[in-house]
Amino acid sequence: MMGPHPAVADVRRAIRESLSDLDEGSLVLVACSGGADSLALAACLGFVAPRLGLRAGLVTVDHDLQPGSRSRADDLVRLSPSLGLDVAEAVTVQVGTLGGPEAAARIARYAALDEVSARLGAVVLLGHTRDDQAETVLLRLARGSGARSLSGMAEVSGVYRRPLLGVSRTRTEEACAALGLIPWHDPHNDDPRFTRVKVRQTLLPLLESDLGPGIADALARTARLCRDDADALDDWADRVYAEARDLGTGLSTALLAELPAAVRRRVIHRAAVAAGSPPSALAAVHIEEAERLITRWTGQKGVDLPGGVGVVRRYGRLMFTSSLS
Ligand SMILES: Nc1ncnc2c1ncn2[C@@H]1O[C@H](COP(=O)(O)OP(=O)(O)OP(=O)(O)O)[C@@H](O)[C@H]1O
Repeated sequence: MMGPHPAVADVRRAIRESLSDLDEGSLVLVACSGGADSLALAACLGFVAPRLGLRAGLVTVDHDLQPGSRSRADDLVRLSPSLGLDVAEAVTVQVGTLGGPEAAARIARYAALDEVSARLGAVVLLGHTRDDQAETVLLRLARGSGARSLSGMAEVSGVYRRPLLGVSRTRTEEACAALGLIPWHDPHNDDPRFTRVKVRQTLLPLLESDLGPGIADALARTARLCRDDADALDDWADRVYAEARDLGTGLSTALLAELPAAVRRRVIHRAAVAAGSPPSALAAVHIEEAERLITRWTGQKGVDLPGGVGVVRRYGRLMFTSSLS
């Protein structure tokens, strides 16, 4: 008997590896846009899940922004039984305007996926590929990021899993073709006004031809290595912070001065968040400014951080104050 097409075999293997820790009978849903990545994921999950004793389905979110989006969602729901999926939901969401249309659509989409996952007690699979990971790493590199940020998208994050981070986008297109599935082509993916599209269409091909093939693979590997480094440094900082906190208010400047810079900045970050700085607003420049109270101390006055948090150095301690409490 002929085996599956190699691209189909790759996607199935990636799913098996990603789900091997789940209990029998668990429900796994693919967040499916109809694009090649998540369609290949859905079809291959339908094959793999029963063999792992898992239940499988898909959920598709209609952002109601383009004509025909609801019927595309309905088509996916109709298709799902033939893919071996027992559960299928199409959710239409209201997209706000906060942060621009793309960001607003993403916020609405994840809110809908969170809700379905919580209601059905399901793990949710996302179709991000190795190429998405490579693009993410390049974009973050260009912004001047640390190891955590360069570690890109996580394979597991709460109820979400990304089984395809080691599989190329081309591979998912080949898998769809081999299975006779016609993916939906998102016009946004070709719109050169988006920086990510420029990275995809211009920068990565240029790097690929000038630096040699395998750049996407190399960037995805960088992400994995950075993740391990960031995890180790975070663990270290957690331990230092837990001990330093027990000593009373503020952090000892002598202790902070002795720490390696990577750990010191993480400890300051933890203290700032504990004092009320929102992590999303707290940038590397803020932490570096606070760090200068240790490394470049000339008796300067305090530093203001987002969320109304102030940092001052007093009597051998770095004190974090909140103007809100
Ligand atoms: N309309 C949708 N319905 C369900 N899932 C979706 C939808 N759009 C995207 N997804 C899921 O999200 C994954 C990533 O999609 P895409 O690359 O288009 O997202 P993005 O706009 O870059 O945002 P992010 O990567 O932060 O999710 C897809 O592979 C799919 O699993």
